[in-house]
Amino acid sequence: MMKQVVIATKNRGKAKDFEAIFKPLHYEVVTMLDIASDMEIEETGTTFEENAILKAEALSQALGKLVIADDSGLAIDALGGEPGVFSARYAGDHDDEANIQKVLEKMQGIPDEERTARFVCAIAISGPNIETRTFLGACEGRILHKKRGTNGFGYDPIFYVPELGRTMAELTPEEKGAISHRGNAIRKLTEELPNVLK
Ligand SMILES: O=c1nc[nH]c2c1ncn2[C@H]1C[C@H](O)[C@@H](COP(=O)(O)OP(=O)(O)OP(=O)(O)O)O1
Ligand SMILES: [Mg+2]
Repeated sequence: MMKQVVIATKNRGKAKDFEAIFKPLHYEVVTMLDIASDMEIEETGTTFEENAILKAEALSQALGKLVIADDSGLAIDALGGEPGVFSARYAGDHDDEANIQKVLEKMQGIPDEERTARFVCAIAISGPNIETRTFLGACEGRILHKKRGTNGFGYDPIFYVPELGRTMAELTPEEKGAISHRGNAIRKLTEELPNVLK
């Protein structure tokens, strides 16, 4: 049987990102969409770390298993760090298209050199016999004036990665995982895993 990793998420786009990162490590990704779709975990924290811990601990306690959670979002310098922890709810409830349009509207007239932003990801790991730990990853980029690309999810079509000359939505899942906030946070977690699990 393939080893499984349980992720406390209901976001299909995130699940695909995790699959691109964990498949080469020979792990099958299982999410709340598969095993706990009725469970609602309120994200009441004020930081990505707090919300990641809330999600990891809630699902871990419900299942009695080791669980990883991801709380993430987009921080735009010209908007004082918005949408930040409110990224999923910026223009309402989990509507990627509406969220993108709200960002583009708020950034009308802001010149290219002031459109700097970063994706941030907090990964939390929690389990019956371990102390909960968090790992942060970030990815620097710029907000475009309109969408480019159809891969990925969320704000990917308006997030331009200067080093690659493409938006996140123009990358394959594997290319995204190699440079993304999520990939960077997971790499920190996997480096520390022997210490986390001891
Ligand atoms: O790689 C990414 N590419 C594009 N957009 C992204 C990314 N990573 C986070 N984001 C945006 C999408 C969502 O609007 C918010 C995450 O909110 P967040 O609460 O962590 O996730 P969620 O509610 O969609 O799923 P869940 O809480 O079940 O894991 O930031
Ligand atoms: Mg959420």
